[in-house]
Amino acid sequence: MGSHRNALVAAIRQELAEARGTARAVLAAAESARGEAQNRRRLVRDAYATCLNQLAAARDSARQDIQKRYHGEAARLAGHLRGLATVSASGAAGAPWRLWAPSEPEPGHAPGLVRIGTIGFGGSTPLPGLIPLLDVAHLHLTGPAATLDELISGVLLRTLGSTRPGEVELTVYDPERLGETLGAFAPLGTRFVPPGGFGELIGELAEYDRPAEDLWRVVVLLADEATTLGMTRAQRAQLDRITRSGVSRGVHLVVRGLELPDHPTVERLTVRERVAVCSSLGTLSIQLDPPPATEQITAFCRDVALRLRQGPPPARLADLEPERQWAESARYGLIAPIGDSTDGNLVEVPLGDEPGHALISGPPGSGKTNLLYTWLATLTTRYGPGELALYLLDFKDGESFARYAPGPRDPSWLPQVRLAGIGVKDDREFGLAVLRHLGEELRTRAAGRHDPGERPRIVAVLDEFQVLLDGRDTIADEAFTLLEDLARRGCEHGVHLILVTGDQAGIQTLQGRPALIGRFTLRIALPNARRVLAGDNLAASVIPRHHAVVNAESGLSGANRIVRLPDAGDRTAWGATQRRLWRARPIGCEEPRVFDGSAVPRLPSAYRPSGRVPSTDAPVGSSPGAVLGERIDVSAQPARLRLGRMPGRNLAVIGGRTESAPADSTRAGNGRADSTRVGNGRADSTRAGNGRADTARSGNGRPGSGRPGSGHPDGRPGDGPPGDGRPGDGRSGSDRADEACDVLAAAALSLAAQGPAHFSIICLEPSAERAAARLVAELPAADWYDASDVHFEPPASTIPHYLIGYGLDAAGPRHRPALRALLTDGPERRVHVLGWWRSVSRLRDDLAGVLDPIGAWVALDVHGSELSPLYPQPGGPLWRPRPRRALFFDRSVHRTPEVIIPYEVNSDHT
Ligand SMILES: Nc1ncnc2c1ncn2[C@@H]1O[C@H](COP(=O)(O)OP(=O)(O)OP(=O)(O)O)[C@@H](O)[C@H]1O
Repeated sequence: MGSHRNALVAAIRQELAEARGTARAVLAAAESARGEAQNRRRLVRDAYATCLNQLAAARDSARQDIQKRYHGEAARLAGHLRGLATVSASGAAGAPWRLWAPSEPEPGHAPGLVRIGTIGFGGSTPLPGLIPLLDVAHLHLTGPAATLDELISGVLLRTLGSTRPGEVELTVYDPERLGETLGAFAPLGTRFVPPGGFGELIGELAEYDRPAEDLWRVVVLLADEATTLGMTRAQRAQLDRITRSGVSRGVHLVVRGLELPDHPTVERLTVRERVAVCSSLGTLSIQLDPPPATEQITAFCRDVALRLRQGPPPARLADLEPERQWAESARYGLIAPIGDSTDGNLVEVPLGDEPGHALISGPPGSGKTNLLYTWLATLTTRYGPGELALYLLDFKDGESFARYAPGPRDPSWLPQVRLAGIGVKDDREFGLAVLRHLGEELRTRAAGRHDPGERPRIVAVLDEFQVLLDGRDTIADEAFTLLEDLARRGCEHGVHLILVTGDQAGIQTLQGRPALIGRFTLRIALPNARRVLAGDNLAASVIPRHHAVVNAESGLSGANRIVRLPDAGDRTAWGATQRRLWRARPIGCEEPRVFDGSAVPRLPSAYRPSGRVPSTDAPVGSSPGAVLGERIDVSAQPARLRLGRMPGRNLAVIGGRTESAPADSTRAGNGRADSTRVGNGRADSTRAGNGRADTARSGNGRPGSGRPGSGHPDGRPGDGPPGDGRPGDGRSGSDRADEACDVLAAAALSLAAQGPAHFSIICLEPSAERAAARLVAELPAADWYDASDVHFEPPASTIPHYLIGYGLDAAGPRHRPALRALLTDGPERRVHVLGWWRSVSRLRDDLAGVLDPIGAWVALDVHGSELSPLYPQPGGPLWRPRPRRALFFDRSVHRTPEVIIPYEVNSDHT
C-alpha cells in the first residue's frame, strides 16, 4: 500500500515535474515570443518614425520645388508681360515720370496702351498697369474727383507725348473749375468749352467726321451735377451715339461725373484710395502713379506748340530719294527735289529749257556745298548715266567733289560723273579746258548730231566760279565767251550750268555781263545771300539757317519758294548710296577723269623704255615727240615736243636756280663762276678732246659705278656715289630744280621709248647728279659727261642723238661756240639739245643773244617778263610761276604758251 502510494506519488511527481517542465518550456517560448513581438513593435515604431521623417522631407522638397517652379514661371510670365507692356506702351506712353520724355512713333505705327500705375506681383518688381485709349476705348472714371483729375492729366500727357504734334486735338469741358483742372495743357491750343457749351459740344461730336486716320479728338468731360441734370433726351441720345461710334471716328471721351452707356469700347475705372480696378483687367488692381508735375506738362505743351508753329520736321536726305532708282527720263529736262517746305511737301527744282541754268549764292558756311550734295544726290538717284552726265569743278581749296571719285578706301564712283576737278583754285587753265570741252560738245550737238534723249543731259557745276573769271586776263576773257555761249545755247541742247559763289563779288562779276546773267533764271539764295535775288527781294535775309530761297524768275519777289534743306554731309550714308549706284552702273561706264590740283601725275609707264630696248635698226619716226609733262586739259594728255629735222628743234628748260648756281650778276660781272667750275681747263684740255665720252660709254662711265661722283677733282659735294640721297651728296637743289630734272628725264625716257636713239647726259649741276644718274640707269644707251669731260661735238650718228644737259649754263664761255653751233646745226643732223639753264639771262649769254636755235622752252620759276626774249610778242607771256607748274612754248605749234604739270619721274622728292 505504501509503495503503491509512493509509486503514485512518484508518478504524480513525475507528472508534475513533466508538467512543470512543459510549463516552463511554454513559458520560455511565450517569453521569447513576447520579446520577439516587442522587438517587432519597436522596429515598426522606428520604421514608422523614419517613414514620417522621410515623408516630411519629401513634402518639404516637393513644396520647395513647386515654389521654385512657381517663382520661375511667375518671373518668366512677368518678364513676358513686362516685354509685352513695353511694346504696348512704348516711349512716352509707358516710361515712369522720372524718365519721361516725349517720343515720336515710327510712321504707320498704331497707338498702344498708356500706363496709369503698377500692378503688384508677388515679391517681384511690379508690372505696369496699362489701359487703352486711342483707337480702342472711351474712359469712364469713378472715384474721388481730385484723384481722377490727376489720373486724367497723366493719361493725357502720355497720349500727347507718344503721338506726333498736332495728331491729337484736346477738348476740355470743366464747368466747375472753368478749365483750371487741366489748365497746364492750354499752350497746346486746347479748346476749353464754357459751362453752357456742353450741348453744342455733344452735338458737334455726334456729327464729327475724322479727316485722317492719324488724327484723334480726345474730349475730357469733367461733368458736374448740373450737367447731368440739365441733359436733354436728345443730348443723351447724342452722347450714346458718340459712345457707340466715336472710337471708330477718332473721338475718345474721358469722362467723370456722367454716365456712359454700356458698350465694349467703354473702359470703366473705379478708383479707391489711389487703387484702381478697370474693366479690361478684371480683378487685378492698379496702384496709381503719382501725377506728372505741372511744369513737366507746361514745358511739353510749349515745346509742341512751337513745333506745331514750325511745321513738321524737315525732310531727311533719305526722304528725298525716289521710290525707284534711275526711273526718270531726262528728255524734257531734269527735275529733282532739294528739300521740303514747311508744310512737309518736297520742293522740286527744274532744269530744262526754262529755267536752263542756276545761280547759287550764300556767304561762306551758309550751306552751298551741302545744297550741292543734296541736289546731286537727288538727281543721280533719279537719272541714270544714260540720262545725266556731270562735270564738277571746285575752285576752292577744299575737296568737296572728291567723294564722287574712287579713293584708296572706297573704289566706287558716282557713275554719272564724267569729270571732277578738285582744288582747281590755282589751275584756272583746267576750268577753261573744261569749258572748251563743253563748248565742243555743244557744237557737236548743235550741228544736229544730237537727238535729245540720245545723249545725256550735261550738268556742269562750277563752285566758286568767280575764281575763273576774276583774272582780267586771257583766261577770264575766253571763259566769259565760252560761258556766254553755253548759257545762250546750252539748255536747248541739254547742257546746263550751275554756278555757285560765296562771294557777292562773284555775282557782281556776272552782273557786268547782262547777256550771261540773264540766262540764269533759276536763283537759289542761302541765308544772307546778297545780290542773287532782285534788289527788292529781301527773302534771303530773313530765312533761318539750313533754308534756301528758290526763285525760278531771276529772283523777282513774289516768285520765292522757301525750302528747308536736309543735312547731306554724312559721308558714310552717302557712301552707301554711291556704292548702290555704282554697282548698278552699265557695262562700259568709265571712271571719271579726276583733276586734283594738289596731286602730281607720274610719268605714265607707256612713256618709259623699261624692258624694251629699241634696236638701232628699228625705223625712226620723222619727228619723235618728247613728253614734257601733263597738259592741263580734260583728257590728261601729255604735252609733247616734236623733234624733227628742222632748225630750232631744241628745248631749253629754264629756272630752278640752285644754291650751287651763283647769282647772274656775279656771273655776268666777273665770269668767276665759269672759270672756277669749268674754266680750269681740265674738262676741255684733258677730257673733252680725248674721246673719253666714248670710253665712258663702253666702259664704266655709267653713273652708279662711281663715275660722276669721282669725276669732281675739286672735291665738291657729291664725292660719294651719286644717287644715295644723303645730305652732302649734292642734292641741295630746289624743288624747281627737281622739276627741271623731271622735265628732262620725262623727255629723254619718252624719246627712248619711241625708237632707237642715242643719249648723252651732261651733268654740270652737282645737285642734279642723282636725277641724272637715275636717268642714265633707265635709258637703254647713254653716255655720261660732267664738268671734267664735257664737250659739244658729238660724233656723227645714224640714229637720233639727244644731249640732255643739266645746268648747261655752267659749261662756261669756252664751250659756247661749240654749243651754239650744235644748237644751230644739230637738229638737221638729228642731234637735239634738251638742256636746263637756270635763267634766261644765262641762256642768252650762252647764245650770245641769238635765241633762234631754241625753238621750244619750258619755264619754271621765271616770270613772264623775263621770258620776253624768247617770246614773239613784246613784254613776254603772262605768267606767274607756281609750284609744279611750268609754262611750255613751242614756237612751231603754239600761239600762246600752255601750262603743263611736270611729271614726277621718280617719287623720291615729292
Ligand atoms: N541743311 C543742313 N543741315 C545740317 N547741317 C548743315 C546744313 N547745311 C549746311 N550744314 C552744315 O553747315 C556747315 C557749312 O556748310 P557748307 O560747307 O555746305 O557751307 P558752304 O556755304 O559751302 O561753306 P563754304 O563757302 O565755306 O565752303 C557744314 O558743317 C555743314 O555740314
